[in-house]
Amino acid sequence: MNFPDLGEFRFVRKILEGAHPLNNEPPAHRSWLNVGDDCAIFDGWLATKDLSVENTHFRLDWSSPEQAVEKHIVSNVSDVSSMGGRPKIALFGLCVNKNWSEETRNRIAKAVAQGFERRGITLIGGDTVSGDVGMFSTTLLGTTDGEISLLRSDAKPGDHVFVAGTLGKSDAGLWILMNHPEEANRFPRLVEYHLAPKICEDAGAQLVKQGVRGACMDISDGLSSETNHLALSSGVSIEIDEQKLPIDPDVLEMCEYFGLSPLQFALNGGEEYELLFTSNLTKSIYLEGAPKMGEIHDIGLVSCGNGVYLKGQDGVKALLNAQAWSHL
Ligand SMILES: Nc1ncnc2c1ncn2[C@@H]1O[C@H](COP(=O)(O)OP(=O)(O)OP(=O)(O)O)[C@@H](O)[C@H]1O
Ligand SMILES: Cc1ncc(C[n+]2csc(CCOP(=O)(O)O)c2C)c(N)n1
Ligand SMILES: [Mg+2]
Repeated sequence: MNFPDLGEFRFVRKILEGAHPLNNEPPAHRSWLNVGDDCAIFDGWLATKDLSVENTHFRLDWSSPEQAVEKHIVSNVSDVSSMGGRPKIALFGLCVNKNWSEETRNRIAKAVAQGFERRGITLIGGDTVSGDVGMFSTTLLGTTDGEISLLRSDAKPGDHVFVAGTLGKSDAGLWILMNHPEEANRFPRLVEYHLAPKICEDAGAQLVKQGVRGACMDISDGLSSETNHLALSSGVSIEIDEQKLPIDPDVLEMCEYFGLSPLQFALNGGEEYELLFTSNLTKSIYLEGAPKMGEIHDIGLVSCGNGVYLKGQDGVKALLNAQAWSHL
C-alpha cells in the first residue's frame, strides 16, 4: 500500500524544499542563562520564541503573505541579534487559517522556506495545524561568535544609552493603516516598515566585535518600556534626553500632517526591532568599524539609582513610565 499523498504532507514538503543544510558546528563555548532576557542560553545556544497571530500581529488585507512571514522572522531574529548572536536553527509552527486560499498557503510556505534559507537558518522541524485564525510560531536558536553575549543586566553607571536607527516608524505606519488607510500612499516608508521591517540583522554581533560590553535588547514593545527593562535588570537609573531622540523624519512629517505628537510614537511605538544598548565607548568607534549598522544615536546616560527619566526640551526631568502594548 502506498502512503497517501495528503495535502498536509505536501504542504510541509513545500516549506522544507531547498532548506539550508544542517551544519554540525557546536557553539564555540558553553554558557547558560535562564529566562528573562531576549534569549535564554543553554549549553552555549541562544534560544528564543516569538508568535505572530493573525489580526493581532498581522492582517492579510494589510500585508502580503510574504510581508507577514518576513516580519515574523525579523521579530525572532532581532531577539538573537540583541544578544550579540547570529541565528542558526529554527523550529516553525504554523496554524493555517481554514479560510486561506491555496494560493495564500503556498505563498506562505515559500516565504517561510526562503526567509530561513536566505538567512542561513536551518529549519529542523515544526508543526502544521489548521484553525479559525492564522498563526506563526518560531523557536529560533543562535550562537555568538565568541564567549560574549549582550544581556539586559549589563548597563553600568557612566555608560551612554544608544539606539540603532530611527524611532517611531512602525507605530506611525500602524496608525495610518488603522486611522487613515486612504493616506497610506502618502507615507509608504512608514507603512512598509510596519508591515515588513528591515533591520541590520547582525547589529548585535557587530557591536560585540566593536568591543561593546553593555546591556542590549531589541525595541519590540517601545523605548519607554525597553529602557525600564534595562534599568530594572541592571539595577541602575537611566536618563533619556528628549532632544537627542532620533525621531524618524517621516514620522515628524506624518505627525505634522495629521496634527499628532511625534514624541508618543518615538517613546511608546513598538515593533521597531532595532537595538537599544548601553556602552562606555564613544559613538565614533561603532561607526568606524561597523559600516553596515547604519546610524547609531546617543540618547542618554546610565547612572546609579533606579527608574527611567526623560529630560524634556525645557530641561525638566520627569519619570518615564513604561507604556507598552500589552496582550493582556
Ligand atoms: N509563555 C511563556 N513561557 C515562558 N517564558 C515566557 C513566556 N512568555 C514570555 N516568556 C519569557 O519572558 C521574558 C520576557 O518576554 P518578552 O516576550 O517580553 O520578551 P521579548 O521576546 O524580548 O519581547 P517580544 O515578544 O515583544 O519580542 C523572556 O525571557 C521570555 O522568554
Ligand atoms: C493587525 C495589527 N494590529 C495591531 C498591531 C500592533 N501590535 C501588535 S503586537 C504589538 C507589540 C509587539 O508584540 P509582541 O509583544 O507579541 O512581540 C503591537 C504594537 C499589529 N502589528 N497588527
Ligand atoms: Mg526582545
